[in-house]
Amino acid sequence: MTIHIGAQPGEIADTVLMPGDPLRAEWAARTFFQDATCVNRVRGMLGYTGTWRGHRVTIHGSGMGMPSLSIYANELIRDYGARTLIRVGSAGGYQPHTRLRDIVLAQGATSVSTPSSTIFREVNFAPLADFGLLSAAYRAATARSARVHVGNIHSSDTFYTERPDHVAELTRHGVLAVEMEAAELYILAARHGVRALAVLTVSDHIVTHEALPSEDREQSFGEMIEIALEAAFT
Ligand SMILES: O=P(O)(O)O[C@H]1O[C@H](CO)[C@@H](O)[C@H]1O
Ligand SMILES: O=c1cc[nH]c(=O)[nH]1
Repeated sequence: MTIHIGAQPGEIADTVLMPGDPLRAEWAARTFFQDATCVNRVRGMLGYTGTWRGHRVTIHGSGMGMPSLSIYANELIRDYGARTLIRVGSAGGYQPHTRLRDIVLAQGATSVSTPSSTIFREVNFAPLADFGLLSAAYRAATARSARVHVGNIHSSDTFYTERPDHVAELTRHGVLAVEMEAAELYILAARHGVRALAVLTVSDHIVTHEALPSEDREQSFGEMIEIALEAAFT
């Protein structure tokens, strides 16, 4: 057990899917895993371990924002030995072609800051996805004819931005969508020599203001979960 995760040693699988929403973790475990067992309830941050097509896998909430994800990812990697971490999250589309329910595979994650900014000082580290996971996820997405985009995303510290100029510049430079965790996940993966990827579903659009309701964000992004599972075990 750690401060934030109540799982016993051995109860977390090598591969961990990480949605921001703990209730998405519960729904996905019940929907896609065989023999799903709840392994964490501390602070309501649900984690489940089960099997998918015979592979042992955990899904564990990260909470919203990089500081929260950093706590869980650090403990999952350092204390429980997780080796593959795949964020399965919602994102706001930036580009005209990133439409609601499209899949975005985050090849890189741009940010203004991350919890690791203080250690990098003047260095602008480029947080990147694991190429093997990224290419496997792309194959899985195209095999099921998903509308999929691969590229740069924005990992933001704010959901309600007061800096529309950031959105404008990032959009102008081809950034696909905004979310709040991937950059720090990729940095932690690099630091600890493990694999990471963010598989996202567009839940709203920053320019058009179209948006899916919270129930859909919790319980309807199954395509993203299956792509993540197929990528992890290919
Ligand atoms: O749907 P999740 O995975 O929580 O991801 C996105 O949704 C939350 C904001 O609503 C942030 O965590 C953002 O990254
Ligand atoms: O961070 C996020 C996630 C989903 N949608 C947004 O607009 N922002």
